[in-house]
Amino acid sequence: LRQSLTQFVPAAVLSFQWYTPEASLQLKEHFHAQVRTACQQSTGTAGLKISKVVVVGDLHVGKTSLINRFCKDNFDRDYKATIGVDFEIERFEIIGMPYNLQIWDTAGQEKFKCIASAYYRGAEAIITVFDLADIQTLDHTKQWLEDALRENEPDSSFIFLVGTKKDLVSGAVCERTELDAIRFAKEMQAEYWSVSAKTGENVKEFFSRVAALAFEQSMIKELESTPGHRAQIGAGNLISMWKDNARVSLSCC
Ligand SMILES: Nc1nc2c(ncn2[C@@H]2O[C@H](COP(=O)(O)OP(=O)(O)OP(=O)(O)O)[C@@H](O)[C@H]2O)c(=O)[nH]1
Ligand SMILES: [Mg+2]
Repeated sequence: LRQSLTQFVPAAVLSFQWYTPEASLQLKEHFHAQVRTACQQSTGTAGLKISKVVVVGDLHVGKTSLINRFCKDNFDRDYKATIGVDFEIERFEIIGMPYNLQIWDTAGQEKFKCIASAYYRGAEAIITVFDLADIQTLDHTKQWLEDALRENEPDSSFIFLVGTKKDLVSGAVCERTELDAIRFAKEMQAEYWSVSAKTGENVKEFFSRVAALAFEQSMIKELESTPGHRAQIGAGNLISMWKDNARVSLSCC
């Protein structure tokens, strides 16, 4: 296993951004008021939050490339199959709070499936990936999701369906495939995105969305488990906090 602590993502996450309203499970634009207030009122540096994300899908669909584009901002044309699993940690700042995503990259090859599936547990987000230029890989996403869900508590993970290699398909083909993909996403209760690891299109935006949703959910869970915190709720101010560059943490929660 390789772990890399990469550079701070410059684009701090201030709000939610979806790919298309038709394919989004939630359309809210800002963090829950309780979360904003909790972030604003926290002080200190302890208690960094980390969420686990697992990426699954057929071999060769571009899982590793997607992660490498995001975490290392590079792209390799040559295919090197992932052996078992691998992971990266990416750091975010979300409404002023430091936040990490631990992104697990799994192998699509059948022979590694039992190794990879041992890492599905405790995923706050499950990303099921298919290749926009190979429609068969979309058909297999339901099975990948089912396998990942089996290892997790019901309703404990955000689910994403991601079409990769957008640069390889023409606009018309992409649109047609996306109609199918959005239908699949609805059935899977997933949010749909399309990306290109080669050009970088939508890659940062997608992972920022994953981070924002996972961050808010983990904050809400934490607030719910500490009822005393509710007494402190007041008016939050998301933007001014960011402008002041206030560094806060979750230590109070
Ligand atoms: N043109 C183009 N090629 C891509 C893109 N993403 C991945 N590829 C290529 O597709 C091939 C497979 O990519 P990987 O990222 O290794 O696929 P994977 O899903 O990790 O495969 P396994 O590890 O075997 O499960 C490589 O040759 C990549 O260069 C993309 O967005 N555009
Ligand atoms: Mg791989």
